[in-house]
Amino acid sequence: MSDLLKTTAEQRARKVVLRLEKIDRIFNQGPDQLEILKAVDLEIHQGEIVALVGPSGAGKSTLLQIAGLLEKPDGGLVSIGGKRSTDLSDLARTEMRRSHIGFVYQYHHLLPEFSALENVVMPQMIKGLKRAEAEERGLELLRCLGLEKRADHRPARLSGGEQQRVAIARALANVPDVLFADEPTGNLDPQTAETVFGMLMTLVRETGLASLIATHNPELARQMDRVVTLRDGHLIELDPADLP
Ligand SMILES: Nc1ncnc2c1ncn2[C@@H]1O[C@H](COP(=O)(O)OP(=O)(O)OP(=O)(O)O)[C@@H](O)[C@H]1O
Repeated sequence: MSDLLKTTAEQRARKVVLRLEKIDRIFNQGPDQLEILKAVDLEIHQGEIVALVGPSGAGKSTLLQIAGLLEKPDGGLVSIGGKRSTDLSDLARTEMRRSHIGFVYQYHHLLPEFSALENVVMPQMIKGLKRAEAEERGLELLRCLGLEKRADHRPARLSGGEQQRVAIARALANVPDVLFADEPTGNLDPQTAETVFGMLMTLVRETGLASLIATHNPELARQMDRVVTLRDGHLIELDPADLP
């Protein structure tokens, strides 16, 4: 079998982790109705990292919030691991978000009164894991992100890049199936952004996560497996060679 056919067969064999079907989102802005997402379809397979690019206001954050079950669409379906989240009660959606989804934002949103390690272990303890087990995994994640010596530091004593690395560790603490990131390095200087992004990519690849990562940076988008963009509310697949 040719390499191309083999690759296609392998991709088919990998399961679809995230499926968006005909997602619509409309905002009311004064007398106007803003159709931000129009029948958006997207599938992301296990181990696939997809870049979401597009101009400011195109709807990237809106799409991430809907895919990450933080907001409900006006129409369409979100499925994660084959489960239709739109059929779930609010409680079940929260549970699904906690157990299957990791989210990294542009700002770290760490709790200031807790150490780096405590911030990372908290989601696991909420899920019912014993402290010792949660800390073992938390420390391992911090080690992978080069933060083993910062585990006891509070966020205020960490640099911007370190704070964002803690936020990445926190997002991965519950062993999610899918990771969403909204401009995860957008708040960092270019060099720090490159380092932090490199670490994020390594961890995501090693753990075989499906990921959807919004970025304005074409250099970062090119490092992902596929690139999609939003134009007039429609999701379009882009050839990475067409990125500026
Ligand atoms: N809750 C809301 N109510 C009304 N309009 C909204 C709401 N949330 C977002 N919008 C509008 O929807 C559009 C898309 O916003 P969104 O934040 O998804 O874009 P974006 O592509 O992520 O932009 P950026 O790259 O600047 O973060 C914008 O015009 C925004 O003003």
